[in-house]
Amino acid sequence: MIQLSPSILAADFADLGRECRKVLDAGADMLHIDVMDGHFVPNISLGVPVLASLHKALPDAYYDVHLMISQPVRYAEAFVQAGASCITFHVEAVEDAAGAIKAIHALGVGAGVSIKPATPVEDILPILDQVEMVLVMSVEPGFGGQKFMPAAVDKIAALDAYRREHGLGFRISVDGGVNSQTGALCTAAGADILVAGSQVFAAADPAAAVAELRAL
Ligand SMILES: O=C(CO)[C@@H](O)[C@H](O)COP(=O)(O)O
Ligand SMILES: [Fe+2]
Repeated sequence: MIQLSPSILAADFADLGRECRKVLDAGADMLHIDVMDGHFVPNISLGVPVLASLHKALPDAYYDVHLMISQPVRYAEAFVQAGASCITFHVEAVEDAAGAIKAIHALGVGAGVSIKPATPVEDILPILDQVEMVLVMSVEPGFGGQKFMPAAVDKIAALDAYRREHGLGFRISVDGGVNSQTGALCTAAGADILVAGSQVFAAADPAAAVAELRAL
């Protein structure tokens, strides 16, 4: 079953709780929390206090935290304490990916690994038996509202083939420029989770956008 994880980066931060409740009521499966540090990516978004407030307002939601930061292991615990349900780090940000996964698991949450558009799937093959999720970036991380890069579809297909061949259970998520057209390409290639920011929160009718993407 395809799941939808709306990225709150495109939400109105002055009205965050209400906007998130609206997309969850409309059927969104989780909330995607984009954390940027102005170092790993050239932008700053939000941090621990925002997640903590959101978790307080919506304690039953599943929080899919995407860390686009240079020291993910250092900050993982604070995000888990604030309510993160799973933590995804970038393989490009760490020297010891297996160690990062272990550290995240020790906090009692699922671990995801993300790859930027220039990072080949081959770079993460040795750790795929240790993660719950792979997040394929279909835009350069750092900003919402960018155009989908079709090369992500081949990566999704390669990851799907690999997990079938090796009997692995990690889920494949795709993030960046996802709309009903690009999302359909991704689900056909094997994606299980669609992350969508502007397509959901900038839509005239976010509930309708959620329904359209989930129907894929
Ligand atoms: O991680 C990121 C960007 O770095 C994403 O989660 C974006 O926030 C998705 O936004 P859209 O491309 O769907 O507008
Ligand atoms: Fe993201």
